[in-house]
Amino acid sequence: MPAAALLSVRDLRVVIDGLHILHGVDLDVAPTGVTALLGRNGAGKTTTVKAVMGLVPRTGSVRFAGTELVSLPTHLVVRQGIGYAPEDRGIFAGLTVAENLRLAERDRDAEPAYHLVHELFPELKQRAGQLAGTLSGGQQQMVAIGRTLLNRNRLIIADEPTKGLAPKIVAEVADVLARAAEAVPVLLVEQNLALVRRLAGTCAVLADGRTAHRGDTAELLADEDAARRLLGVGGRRPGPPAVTEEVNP
Ligand SMILES: Nc1ncnc2c1ncn2[C@@H]1O[C@H](COP(=O)(O)OP(=O)(O)OP(=O)(O)O)[C@@H](O)[C@H]1O
Repeated sequence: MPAAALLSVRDLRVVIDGLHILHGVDLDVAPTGVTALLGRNGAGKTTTVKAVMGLVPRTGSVRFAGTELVSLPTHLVVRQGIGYAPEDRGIFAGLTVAENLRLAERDRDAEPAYHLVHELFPELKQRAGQLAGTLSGGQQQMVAIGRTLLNRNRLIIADEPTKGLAPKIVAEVADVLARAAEAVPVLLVEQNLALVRRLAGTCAVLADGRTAHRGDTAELLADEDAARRLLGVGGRRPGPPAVTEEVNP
């Protein structure tokens, strides 16, 4: 039997300006490793993670480690121990790397885990004094993920961390996510299926604001019909990953 989910989302609904954007999302995030949230462009992935974080009005149930979050404001969701690396990375371009990290320090009663951040991302130590706006996309992503590791988070949510990055950098970010997931479970929104295949044991697939599929990632990606129907791509048998393989819009 699979271990109890760390985060359990049920019948999550979001209405913005009268528009029904989510109509019933169900999602379980495993207590270890990486869980992927998949779907074509516009399926509702970013809205789902924003709803979990309390950044958009939502109804339904969002249970995290036994606590119901659905009526909590964002700062209290964050205090439950959820670190969020948003799609736009949320970096302060005019501040240095060190200042960006310092701003993320949250816990008053625990030392920020700079040793972990610097062990995973030695570059952030070397570039501590560099303005974040002058970092490469991959380095900015390291700052975004590094910030989530600084506090004693129990879950990291990363929204399309490899978007817009060159294949070599995608591979680096994938390594970083794999290492981060050894310390803290990760909910990963991602379009790069090679990366998803490598990292995520389980997944949920959204379509038109609803959950269309939940289950084992390798099984889904090996099932050509299901992968085509849900993600718009041909499934592939296990083999060397094609780094550029992406979900079709
Ligand atoms: N604030 C908003 N106002 C109106 N429509 C919105 C708003 N936010 C999202 N939407 C719409 O809701 C749908 C889901 O958007 P969302 O960003 O969650 O999709 P996504 O799966 O993350 O897409 P992508 O892979 O392209 O990032 C889209 O059609 C989007 O245009």
